[in-house]
Amino acid sequence: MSTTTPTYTKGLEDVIAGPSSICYIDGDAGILAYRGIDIHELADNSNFEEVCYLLWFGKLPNRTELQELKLNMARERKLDASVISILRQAPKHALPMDVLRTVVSATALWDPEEKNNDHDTNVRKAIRLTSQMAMIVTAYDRIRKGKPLVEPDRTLSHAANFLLMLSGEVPSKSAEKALDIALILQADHELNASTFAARVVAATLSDMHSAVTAGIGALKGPLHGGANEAVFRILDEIDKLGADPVEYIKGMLAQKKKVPGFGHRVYTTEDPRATHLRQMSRDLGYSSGQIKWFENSRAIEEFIKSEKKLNANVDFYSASTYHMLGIDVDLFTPIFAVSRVSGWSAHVIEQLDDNRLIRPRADYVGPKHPTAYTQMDQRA
Ligand SMILES: CC(=O)SCCNC(=O)CCNC(=O)[C@H](O)C(C)(C)COP(=O)(O)OP(=O)(O)OC[C@H]1O[C@@H](n2cnc3c(N)ncnc32)[C@H](O)[C@@H]1OP(=O)(O)O
Ligand SMILES: O=C([O-])CC(=O)C(=O)O
Repeated sequence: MSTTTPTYTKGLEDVIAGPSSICYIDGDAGILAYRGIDIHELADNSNFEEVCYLLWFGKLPNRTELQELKLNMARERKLDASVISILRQAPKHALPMDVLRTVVSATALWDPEEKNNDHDTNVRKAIRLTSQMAMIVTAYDRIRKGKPLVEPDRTLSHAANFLLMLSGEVPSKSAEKALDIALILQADHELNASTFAARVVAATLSDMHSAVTAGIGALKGPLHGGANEAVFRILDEIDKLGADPVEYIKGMLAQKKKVPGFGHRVYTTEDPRATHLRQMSRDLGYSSGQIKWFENSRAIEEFIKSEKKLNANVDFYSASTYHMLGIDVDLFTPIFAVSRVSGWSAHVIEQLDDNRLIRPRADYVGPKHPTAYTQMDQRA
């Protein structure tokens, strides 16, 4: 046991919880890099499958390695009939994020390597889960809408196949590109709450599915990935009411409400992912004839920046971007998970490569010890 003086920071702010070589963030300079490669370079040049390789194997793949990973990911575009049957039994009003959490957990029961937890098996599980989570989200959306399931197309990219399985139509190149970039941007972010949750689970020598299930549960919350849905619900209400976006947000602040999509524990300057998503929202706004979503978002961003000195985070412009791609609002956070599973699984693998149980201490503030046990008939 450590003999150093215990310190406590609420929310573990700025606490270093362990080494990691996956993701670099300089929150004051607005820098994010996966395995040392700047997110702007990845967004401009890479694709989601290549980023998966980078996260899981620690380097950019050569042509053959990338081709092999793409083939392996495409081959894993399949769900056991029992998993489909669970999806069909879910209530049609269930939140897709809850269905995803439940079904990812269930998927472990039919995983051919369920009981193995070694490095190579976990890489295969990372590939399998990344492919399957895209299928679970799209299949549940079709089922709840009473539509037939769409067969995966194993020749398409991860992003294009996702959009195909959701809508039944092969997407345009621009829609595929937009989703692909969004998936790259959301893939990893160091020890964010969901990744930390996943690592805590992995560190008990539990399994990949349990860790990813924990990650999904943590991502769901509106202080984390759930914020992208909350952002769009506000944009939508402003639109339906015909309200002035700045006046609406002033009203929220007057009620001491936090505005979803703003603020960040690590970035004190612009979130570099928001730079790309802002541009994508603007571009999609013009190309789809729905520029109002971008314009209202921009007005809110400028107001919050001047009034509260807060920057938009990754969730703010992903809301309008996903809406203009024709995606339902309650799929926004599941899509974040479809991307983030790549990062969660990379962190699980890294954790297990040099594992130690994660078990912090609490700063005890309860009744002093010893406090006498009061018999029932003597209690107030
Ligand atoms: C993928 C992601 O997870 S990105 C984050 C997604 N979450 C959101 O967008 C939800 C809205 N944002 C927030 O709640 C926060 O900024 C968080 C959760 C992201 C970061 O939280 P923390 O680092 O704990 O910051 P904390 O909540 O203590 O905020 C610090 C101060 O800024 C204010 N603040 C922070 N974010 C916001 C916001 N979005 N709207 C209004 N005020 C805010 C707080 O009220 C607080 O003010 P105070 O010191 O006067 O009380
Ligand atoms: O890092 C965080 O705390 C939240 C975040 O932006 C992410 O998970 O992408």
